[in-house]
Parts: sequence; structure tokens; C-alpha cells
Amino acid sequence: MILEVNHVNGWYTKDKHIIEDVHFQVEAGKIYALLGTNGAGKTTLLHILTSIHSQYSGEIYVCGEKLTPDNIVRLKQQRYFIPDHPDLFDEMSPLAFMEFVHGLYGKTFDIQRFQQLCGAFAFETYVHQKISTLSLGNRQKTALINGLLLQCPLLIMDEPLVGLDVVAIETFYQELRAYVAQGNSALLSTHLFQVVDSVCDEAFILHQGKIKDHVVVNKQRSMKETFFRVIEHE
Ligand SMILES: Nc1ncnc2c1ncn2[C@@H]1O[C@H](COP(=O)(O)OP(=O)(O)OP(=O)(O)O)[C@@H](O)[C@H]1O
Repeated sequence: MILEVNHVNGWYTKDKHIIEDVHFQVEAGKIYALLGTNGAGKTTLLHILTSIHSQYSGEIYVCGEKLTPDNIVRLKQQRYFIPDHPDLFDEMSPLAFMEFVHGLYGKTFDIQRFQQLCGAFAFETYVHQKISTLSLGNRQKTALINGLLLQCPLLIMDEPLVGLDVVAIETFYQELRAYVAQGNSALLSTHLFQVVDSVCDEAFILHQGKIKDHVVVNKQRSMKETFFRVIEHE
């Protein structure tokens, strides 16, 4: 199991739990969606899973190892997080940024794969340009290409399609499928049913901080129908 989340509660102030008794598992080879309305707690949960937010109780296992304050740094190499507004180094070029992050993660930079991904995302023209001068979509492509290159077993993304054009979205779906086919897994938050139907294997519906349903994505039945049935019962 790549990720195991056991009875996790999360808060900003002790008197109010934003995440309540969340438990689920993430297997290798699959793409999972975290689907929920505004304020449901998606970002908070992703921040807990990536050790950005430390105010939580419960247990999190990453690649079979329980996350503790002592192994946070080591286990960081097992998961890569792409936030909704990636914090990139503006003065660097995308290439320099990616090489830098690979160094931090102790990973070899695969230049051939980098070139393939740049081709697939129509990104070749931008690799030496300063990040501060890139458009929103091209900044997002920098973060996504970097995440796909790093090959961490768990790729976690908060609203990964922000700013991407329709061609890039299709490329992202294809590349993400190839990524998990290599034995990795991905967990992404989204508001968009189409993303879930197009690329995800399973979805967790998060509502008011609780996982209300765990759905295996079924091409015959739209996610929209399932989602509204679940949240309208509340
Ligand atoms: N830093 C913070 N301090 C206090 N409360 C916060 C903080 N960040 C988020 N919250 C609260 O936690 C709850 C969940 O927010 P969160 O951002 O996790 O939801 P979300 O599902 O990602 O929402 P959205 O879809 O709008 O991005 C909200 O009620 C929000 O106001």
C-alpha cells in the first residue's frame, strides 16, 4: 500500500475539527480523486498528508512506514506535492528549477524523459525562460512536468488543471496514466466531475470534513449523479 490514512482528525483551532475521522487507502497503479465542495477540507487534508499541516491526530503510513516527526524528511522523498498555486523560484528557469528539486530529493535528473515531457506538453520553448515571465498555464506545466519526472511513489496534487489549455489537459491525463502504470500512485483534489470521469480510478467524496463515500469510477455512470446523491443526503 502506498498510503494508508487511519482515523485522521485535523484542526486549525482545537475547538473545531476541519477533518473528522478520515480513513482510506491508496494503492499502487491507481489515480484517486478527492472531490468536495468549497471549504470541504480538501486542501487541509492534502496538507496533512504532505506534512505541511501538523495539527492532526490519527495515523498516516507512507509506503508502509508510519509518519512520525522523526522520519518526515526521509518520507518526503516518497511523496511530491503540487499545490494549487505552486511556489516556484521566479528567478530560475523551469529547467534549473527542476534540476534543483531533483537535487533536493536525491534523484537523478532524466534529461531524455524531460525532453519527452516538454515535447508532449508543448513546453520546449519555455525551458530556459525565467519562471517569473511564464503564463499561469506554463507555470503549472513546470510543476506538473517536475512532478511526473521525479517519480515519487505518491504524487499529490491540489487542483492540478488550473490554467491548462484543453490540449495540455489531455496530455496530462495520458502522462498521469503512464506514471501510475509504472507502479506509482496519484491523489488529486478537484471540483470537476469531468476530471474524475476522464482519468481517475476511484474517488473519495469529502463533505464537511468527512469522507462520505468511496466510489469506484464507472464509465457507465457519471460521477456528478453519485456526488449529488451523497451530499444531498446530508
Ligand atoms: N489557515 C487556516 N486557519 C483557519 N481555518 C482555515 C485555514 N485554512 C482553511 N481553513 C478552514 O478550513 C476549512 C476547509 O478549508 P480547505 O481550504 O481545506 O477546503 P477546500 O475543500 O480545499 O476548499 P476549496 O475547494 O474552496 O479550495 C474551511 O472552513 C476554511 O475556512
